[in-house]
Order: sequence, then C-alpha cells, then structure tokens
Amino acid sequence: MSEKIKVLLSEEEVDARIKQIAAQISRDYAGREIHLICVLKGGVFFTCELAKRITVPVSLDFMSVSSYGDDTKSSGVVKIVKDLDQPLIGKDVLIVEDIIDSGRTLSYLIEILKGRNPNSIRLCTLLDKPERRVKDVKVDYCCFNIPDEFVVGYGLDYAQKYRNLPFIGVVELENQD
Ligand SMILES: O=P(O)(O)OC[C@H]1O[C@H](OP(=O)(O)OP(=O)(O)O)[C@H](O)[C@@H]1O
Ligand SMILES: Nc1nc2[nH]cnc2c(=O)[nH]1
Repeated sequence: MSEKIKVLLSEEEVDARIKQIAAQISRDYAGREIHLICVLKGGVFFTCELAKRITVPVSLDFMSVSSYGDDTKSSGVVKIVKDLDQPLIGKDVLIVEDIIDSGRTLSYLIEILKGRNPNSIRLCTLLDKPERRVKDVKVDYCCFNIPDEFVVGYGLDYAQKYRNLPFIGVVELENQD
C-alpha cells in the first residue's frame, strides 16, 4: 500500500482564513493580553501563523497530550505528555488546536485547565469535524468545518508524516500493483 494526498484546503485558503480569525480574535481581546496555549504537536504550525497575526500582546506556552498515537482512531485515553511551564491564574487563556474530532482530547484538557483558575478560557481550532463529536466542546473560533475524513498537513500527521505540508490534504491509500 502507498499513500496519495488529495488537497482539501489549499495553502492560500488556509492562510487567508487564519488572517480573518486572527483579526477577529484581536478585536475580541482589544485592551487585554492573550495567553496562547499551543497543543502539541499538531497545533504548532497553526499557533505560529495565528500568533504572528494577532495584534494584542501574546504570551505563549505549550502542552502535549496524546490520544491517537500513530493510529487514525482515538484510543479514548488522553495522556499529558508535557505540561505547561507557567501557571494560568488570572490569565485570558486561548487554547490553540489543529483539529477537534471526537472532542475527547479538548473536553479533558479544558476541564484540567479550568481547575488552574484562569480569568477566561476559550478554544480556537484550525479544523473541526462536528459529525464525529462524542463529547461536547464549546468551540469559540474555528477556521474550517470539514467532513469526516482523515486529514494531514499544517501540523496534522499520518504515522508522524506529512505535518510539514503547507495545505490540508486527505490521505488516500492505494494498492501499488
Ligand atoms: O477530538 P479528538 O478525537 O480527541 O481528536 C483531536 C486530537 O487528536 C490530535 O492529536 P494527536 O493525539 O493525534 O496528537 P498530535 O497532535 O501530537 O499528533 C489533535 O491534535 C487533537 O489533539
Ligand atoms: N492527522 C489527523 N489527526 C487527527 N486526530 C483527529 N482527527 C484527525 C485527523 O483527521 N487527522
């Protein structure tokens, strides 16, 4: 079996939408500072592009959770692989994710982070697959709703590959013979 990647959202479409969302966030947080939490690894490309375009002051921290491993299906078990470096007390937290699928990862993460007493907590995602939701999650900012297909690129991997693609693609498995 080999893989072919079909473009779902082009680099231009993704970049243009991130600019729009960053402008909206900058308006909504006018006069405040944002503490961005990048959810690794998938959220890293989106976080960088978004952060560069937000015009209010931004601080940045990173967290790594894993529920998929190298599989295309969520295990349902969310593990904290790397915790935040800084406390959240009194901060306006904006969690930045690459994708919300079943909602398990984010519902778990939001509950944990709420317990650290931030002033506010919101969620921004590059992609959302609403059809796949198992756990309710309030999504405050979403760049694209997408159909129920396994996607790669812009931080998203298939067995750790394709994170560096500058567009969002769908993995198509094909027989070599
Ligand atoms: O809504 P869910 O069904 O919980 O899926 C979403 C999660 O899956 C992906 O993470 P993954 O575990 O693949 O880790 P990675 O970002 O390091 O690739 C993605 O980055 C989200 O965190
Ligand atoms: N790479 C990747 N990771 C996911 N995690 C949840 N859904 C997806 C998906 O469509 N692609």
